[in-house]
Amino acid sequence: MSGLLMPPVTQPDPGSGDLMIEADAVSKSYGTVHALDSVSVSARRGSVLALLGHNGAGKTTLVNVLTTALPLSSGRASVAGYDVTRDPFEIRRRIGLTGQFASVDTQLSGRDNLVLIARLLGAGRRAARSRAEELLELFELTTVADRRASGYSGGLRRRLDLAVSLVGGPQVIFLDEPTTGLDPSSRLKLWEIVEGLVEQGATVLLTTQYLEEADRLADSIAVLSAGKVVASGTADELKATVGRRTVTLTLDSDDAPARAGAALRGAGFAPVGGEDGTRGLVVPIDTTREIADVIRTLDQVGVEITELAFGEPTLDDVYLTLAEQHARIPA
Ligand SMILES: Nc1ncnc2c1ncn2[C@@H]1O[C@H](COP(=O)(O)OP(=O)(O)OP(=O)(O)O)[C@@H](O)[C@H]1O
Repeated sequence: MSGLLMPPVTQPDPGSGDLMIEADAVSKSYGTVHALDSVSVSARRGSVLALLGHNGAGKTTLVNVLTTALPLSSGRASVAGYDVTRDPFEIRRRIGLTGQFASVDTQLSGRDNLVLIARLLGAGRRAARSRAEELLELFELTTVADRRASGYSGGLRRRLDLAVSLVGGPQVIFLDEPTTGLDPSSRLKLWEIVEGLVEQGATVLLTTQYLEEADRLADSIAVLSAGKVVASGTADELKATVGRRTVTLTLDSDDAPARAGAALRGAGFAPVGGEDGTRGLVVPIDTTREIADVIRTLDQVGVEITELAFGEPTLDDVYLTLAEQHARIPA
């Protein structure tokens, strides 16, 4: 992926420091609909910020405000060190945007799409062709480069769309639900491309409905619901706020869960299960060190463990917990 962001059309603004995306108490209303309600998020250079939320949560509205397509109603936001209200043109020169509605002209070939955008950005004929070639190669689109984009699969079209958004060497890349509707292998390919971009120093804001995507790509996650940030942090921090770790045990006889349960309760644990005749028990724990305490406790009462599994909370658990608190987040 070397050279993907080169040659950059723009250099970072010297005053931008390390924060490439910053929204501070941003609100946006459409009449009586509060699409964004005092949203604050930020992303450092070379990091991925994921906005996670269901349909209508406000993700696209925030992307539109940050990419200067929509004016904010109140608050303050900056991208690459420039204020969205005062310096929209400086921001537009420094960003790439891949939306849910692809910006690809499907009547043109992949190559012509790239050349066209490079020419629109001011490149000469030769430079535009060479930039197109570079991107076609890097996105593995060379073999389909001369086919009309209307004949591309969903995965190819997304890749072309992303390639088009990178023609100008943007410092900040906005990806609005980049993998919605893609098959697993196309999704994986796109994730690898995004990781390559970040390695080269790009800052990425990604909106997604997929927890797995946020978990894999994001350095920090903001969960949006009804226009508000209802949780934020790293994937691990979010998981830690809700989920407890668990040890799931399978025991060697039908009466073992009852004996094991009593012993574990005596040792201060709160095991679940075992009452319905199954040989399984789930024991919530706070630290991995407690796994040893669980095993020791069972050993002392002579209960044999046939299987033991350690479980970390997932982002799904985060979502489920938030769903209980905020009815509009789907579980
Ligand atoms: N132009 C508009 N006029 C009025 N209401 C709007 C407009 N655009 C968005 N909204 C409303 O603002 C809220 C946030 O919408 P937004 O598109 O930002 O959500 P989203 O999280 O991106 O969802 P999706 O994944 O469906 O795009 C929704 O209630 C939506 O109906």
